[in-house]
Amino acid sequence: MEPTTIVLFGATGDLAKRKIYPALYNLYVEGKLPEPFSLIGLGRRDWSDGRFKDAVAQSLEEFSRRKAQDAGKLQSFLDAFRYSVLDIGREEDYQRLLSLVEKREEELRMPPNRLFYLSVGPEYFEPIAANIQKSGLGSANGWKRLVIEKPFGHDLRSARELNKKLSKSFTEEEIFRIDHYLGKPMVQRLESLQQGNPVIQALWDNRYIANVQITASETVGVEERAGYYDHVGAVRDMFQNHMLQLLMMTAIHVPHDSSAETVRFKKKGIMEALELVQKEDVHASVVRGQYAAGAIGGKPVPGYTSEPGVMPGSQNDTFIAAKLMIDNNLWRGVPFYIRTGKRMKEKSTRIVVEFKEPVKQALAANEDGTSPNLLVIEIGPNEGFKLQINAKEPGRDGRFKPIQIELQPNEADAPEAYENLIYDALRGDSTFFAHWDEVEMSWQWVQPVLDAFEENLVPLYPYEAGSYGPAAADELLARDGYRWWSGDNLDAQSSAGLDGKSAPPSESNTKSMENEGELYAYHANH
Ligand SMILES: NC(=O)C1=CN([C@@H]2O[C@H](COP(=O)(O)OP(=O)(O)OC[C@H]3O[C@@H](n4cnc5c(N)ncnc54)[C@H](OP(=O)(O)O)[C@@H]3O)[C@@H](O)[C@H]2O)C=CC1
Ligand SMILES: O=C1O[C@H](COP(=O)(O)O)[C@@H](O)[C@H](O)[C@H]1O
Repeated sequence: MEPTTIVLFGATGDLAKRKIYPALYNLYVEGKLPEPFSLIGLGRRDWSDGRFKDAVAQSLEEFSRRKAQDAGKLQSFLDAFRYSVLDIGREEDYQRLLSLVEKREEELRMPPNRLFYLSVGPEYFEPIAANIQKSGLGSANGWKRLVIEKPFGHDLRSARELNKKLSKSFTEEEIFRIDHYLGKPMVQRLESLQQGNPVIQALWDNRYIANVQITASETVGVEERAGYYDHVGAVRDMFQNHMLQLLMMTAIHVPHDSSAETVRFKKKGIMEALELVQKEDVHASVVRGQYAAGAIGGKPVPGYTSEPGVMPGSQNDTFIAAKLMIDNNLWRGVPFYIRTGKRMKEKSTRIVVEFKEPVKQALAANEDGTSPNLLVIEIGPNEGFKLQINAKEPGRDGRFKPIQIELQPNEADAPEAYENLIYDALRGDSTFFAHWDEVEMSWQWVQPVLDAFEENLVPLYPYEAGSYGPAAADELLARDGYRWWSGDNLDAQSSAGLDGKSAPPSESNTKSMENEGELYAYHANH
């Protein structure tokens, strides 16, 4: 990896403290930072280098998965940090910044490779990019990269405008748009799941797959972010970016020698084939909801409109479910169901691939008891792959029952999304970043939905906090003969490991499974 200077705008902010410094430290400990590397933190606060280093050390104490126990290591990590006061709109501050960057490059004898990380509000992306160019910071004899946080635009028009402005100072190859879902270890493993397993690759199309379900449910509400969230809703906050990226990553077929360009090309192909919905038809394939009062983990919680900072009578969506169709030879006829929401029953990001059930028709009534074969990809907070198949056990009158096999268990101490993403940006690998084509086409799909919401062409259903969302979202699947797979009907604990041993289910789980009458605990030595 080439020696690099990271110029961090927003160095005094929340994201830097919670995600960026812990990620950098973990990379440092693992020997995955450039040697040498230098970081210049920026903000309006009048901090000294010492005050800045203390804040970084404090953030590691609070947020790093790896506590800084080795004082020597921490000190040498912090040696790379400097701070400069900068007001984004003040041109002279960029000249001071340039002098500091050059001075450090000289001290460390490093080439002027500069990674500008914009951990600031989106209204600042464009002026910063322009000032980097104007000041000469971006025209040194090394490479330059721009890492930007979400949100990338508020709608299709504003996203296009922003991109046009950024492209005056940075080429597409130099822009790294962060979507932290693409940094999640399980999302990064989706490729290798296909590449390493011809069995899965062979099944990955409309001949064998009945539907795909992508869920990101959260138990938290709007928290302290009403000022932002009440203007964006679940559709902009999660659906336009993270959820559509998960759809693309699931639907692409990646060859063995996949490069960033191949992945980008394949993802673009999926978005081009995604059937667009007219504003007037949105109500037929999209469900929007807003949480009402309820209970999370047994504790009562208020409804969305009673949350601090939310506009009285707000019609903002805190839940969205949608059915999307990909019109190409591989996926024609396979619905992709997506849902995401706040204040739902479980915190879980999960992809469930439901396979077709030809076996069902061939079974005599006394043999049935089958459930569809499922491939469950747990993205977070648990991680792993599970396969649900049907098996017969002695003593069940010849009936089948579904069992779940854990293919890859939760990995302790897995890197966090930001570690993966910062590492890739430092190496110049853009595979797991959102490229402009994808971002633009995501907004193109979402725009009629935004318009339909704006004009109230889609009902806003209340759902009880602590539930799986409004009943209308269940009906969306029921119309096609399917149902959502969730924590309630997927038993996380009834998995048999590759060694054939099984984890005994907890009593409560066994009970809920018996009640469900569908999924049973698997006892390998039964
Ligand atoms: N926090 C999070 O968990 C997440 C944040 N993001 C995105 O990351 C970005 C940053 O968010 P977050 O850290 O939460 O925001 P904060 O409000 O906590 O921090 C904003 C940062 O911007 C700096 N800043 C603001 N105005 C100026 C200015 N005029 N000149 C110079 N610096 C300025 C502030 O420095 P100072 O006050 O010293 O001037 C501060 O360091 C946003 O785009 C957000 O959407 C994305 C995902 C998650
Ligand atoms: O980008 C965002 O993501 C989080 C959820 O992320 P996760 O990694 O915990 O699944 C969400 O809470 C937030 O509203 C959104 O801005």
